Amino acid sequence: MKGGPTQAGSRSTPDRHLREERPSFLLHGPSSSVGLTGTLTRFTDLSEAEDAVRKGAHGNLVAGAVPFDHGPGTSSFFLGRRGTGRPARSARGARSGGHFLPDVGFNDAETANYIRLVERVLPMLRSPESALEKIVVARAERYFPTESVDPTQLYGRIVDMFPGVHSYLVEHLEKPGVYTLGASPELFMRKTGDVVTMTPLAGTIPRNPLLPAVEDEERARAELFTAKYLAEHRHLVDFMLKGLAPFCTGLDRPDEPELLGVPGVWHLGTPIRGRLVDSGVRVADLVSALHPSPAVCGVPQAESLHLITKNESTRGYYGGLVGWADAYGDCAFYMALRGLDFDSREHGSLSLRAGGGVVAGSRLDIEFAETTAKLTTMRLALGVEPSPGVRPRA
Ligand SMILES: C=C(O[C@H]1C=CC=C(C(=O)O)[C@@H]1O)C(=O)O
Repeated sequence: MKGGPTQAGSRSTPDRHLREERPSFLLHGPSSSVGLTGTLTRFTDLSEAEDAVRKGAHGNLVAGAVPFDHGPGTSSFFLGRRGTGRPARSARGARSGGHFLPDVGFNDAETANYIRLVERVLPMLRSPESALEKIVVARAERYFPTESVDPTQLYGRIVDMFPGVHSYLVEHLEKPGVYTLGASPELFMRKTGDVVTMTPLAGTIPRNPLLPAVEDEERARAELFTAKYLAEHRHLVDFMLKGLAPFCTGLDRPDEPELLGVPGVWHLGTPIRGRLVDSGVRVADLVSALHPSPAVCGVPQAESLHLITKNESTRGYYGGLVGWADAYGDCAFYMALRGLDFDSREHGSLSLRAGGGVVAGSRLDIEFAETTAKLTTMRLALGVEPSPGVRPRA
């Protein structure tokens, strides 16, 4: 489906009644809780959705997702009236813990591909002849449940299990019946009036649940505030500051990143605050300037994007953005990470995906363990344990 709005109510498929009861967008966390009510109008471009909400036509909020590799007509946005993103009572039956999926098939055919790509980029990152400085390589694993999955219930479970981050659910416009869900640790951008804030994250180590919390935090601090992780983080902060500069009169950030604990992992994060030259700047223009950032792509952007799109299976909304924009030009977008794609058309298959920034000082086995720790967020949400498959040697 390319361009142009359509009314959600005009869709006619055999399970139309059932699907219309399912929300198309939900976001819930400590600083945003957003859902949509009323008849929804759909847009496959953020800029068209933004124009419509600013004109006040049919609603006061657009919410949806921009994919990792965002060309024209590739986004999924819905215009409606602002509601809450808190899961409905009926979706809170499947509480945290235990097995959400009682029986599940597993496939990690992409692991070998991930290993090949990391092994291919490491010499490039270390060579003075190559311009490549950082690239985020990702891998997917798929689960095939034997019982039907209700995405709204799964969302309710994610919200319950990860209250400290922003849980999300977005229906894909180009593939009705497919949803992206997850628990995002990363604020891509919030705009309130003439102030823009963000906390880009890069540099990760898995938490060690066997250590007392204080000791684990000390260990994380000692490991992450070292040359390799600081370099990986600096690439991202430099990119964001450069991208924001033309839009801002002033930019503030601390000299050093902060240590942030999120489900399963520790990250380096830098809070950035900018004062906008023009508070009416289009959200779509900010997104075009800043996405895909080196949190999900790499440095240089074009070369990394090329390597990723040629060598990985299509990322879709993984590594994209989920969020909302309103009639006043305010917005909040989170990175679509620690998530999965649920495809109700393919007997309810679930594809989890996670990646990590690879730089000259990276090691394959450590990168692999980082992606495993990131995948664990959604494995826990599903209550699944993958069977051992291809693994890199240390
Ligand atoms: C690409 C992912 O995480 C990004 C966000 C935080 C830290 C990252 C890192 O240390 O590599 C990644 O840039 C992912 O979760 O799949």
